[in-house]
Amino acid sequence: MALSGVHKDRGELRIHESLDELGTDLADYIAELSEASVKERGVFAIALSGGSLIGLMGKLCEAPYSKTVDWAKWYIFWADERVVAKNHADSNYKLAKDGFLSKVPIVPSHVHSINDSVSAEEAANEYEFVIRQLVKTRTISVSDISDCPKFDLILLGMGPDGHVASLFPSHSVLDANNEWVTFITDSPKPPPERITFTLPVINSASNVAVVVAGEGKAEAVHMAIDDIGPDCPLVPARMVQPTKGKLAWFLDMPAASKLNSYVFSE
Ligand SMILES: O=C(O)[C@H](O)[C@@H](O)[C@H](O)[C@H](O)COP(=O)(O)O
Repeated sequence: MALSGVHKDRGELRIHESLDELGTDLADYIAELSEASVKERGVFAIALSGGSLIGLMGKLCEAPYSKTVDWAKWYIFWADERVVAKNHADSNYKLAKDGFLSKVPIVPSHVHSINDSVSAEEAANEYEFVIRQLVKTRTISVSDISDCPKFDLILLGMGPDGHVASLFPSHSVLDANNEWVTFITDSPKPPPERITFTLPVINSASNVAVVVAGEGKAEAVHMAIDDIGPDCPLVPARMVQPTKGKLAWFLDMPAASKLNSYVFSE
């Protein structure tokens, strides 16, 4: 790893020389959290996002992880999903299925994708209902300080505008505090209709990892991590602040290139 350390208030930074190295570190990290969670709770509830994240998780499908991870204990969710048919090229479910889920022995009934045959609003409501049932049975843990679900791990990508999941800058979706899952119909990144975990759910997770690669995201990484002062706009990625859980950033060198150099100092 090129650099790693704990930022004073933005979590752990893991900066990598190459995407290959980032992929190995990410696979190690996920495998370790899976092992710890299965040991502690008997299950591992993980939420995925779309985009380049899924490709970067590819090493999990290879040895040693393919053999050592306790896949039967995994429960899969989506931190956000595009409201399109499951076989549509834009579907985050399809992306994860083709690139990851079909390559490891995850139990099909443990894969909780959205209902793709209803409106965005109904899909969000139904998805929240599914999550509520699984919180009742503690397949998904519950926050100690609110009634929010406490996912063992939420994996996020980040856009060049600093969005995470389908929480976009200056969008009213950032204020959705009463729901666990909400919807938007005007996403600036196509397709327009999406469902998304709200900030309270993301910030209730035991672990949140934001996985970001490429120079085009360097400015957003700077805005999300560095001390930028009160006058700068608050990008959604900066609002990812797990209340009790841990935050980790997986970056490549180009994505980290605009971070202040004192980022690791005490
Ligand atoms: O469905 C989506 O669009 C996402 O979940 C979104 O939040 C994504 O993770 C980022 O836009 C980063 O995507 P890239 O890594 O492909 O740039």
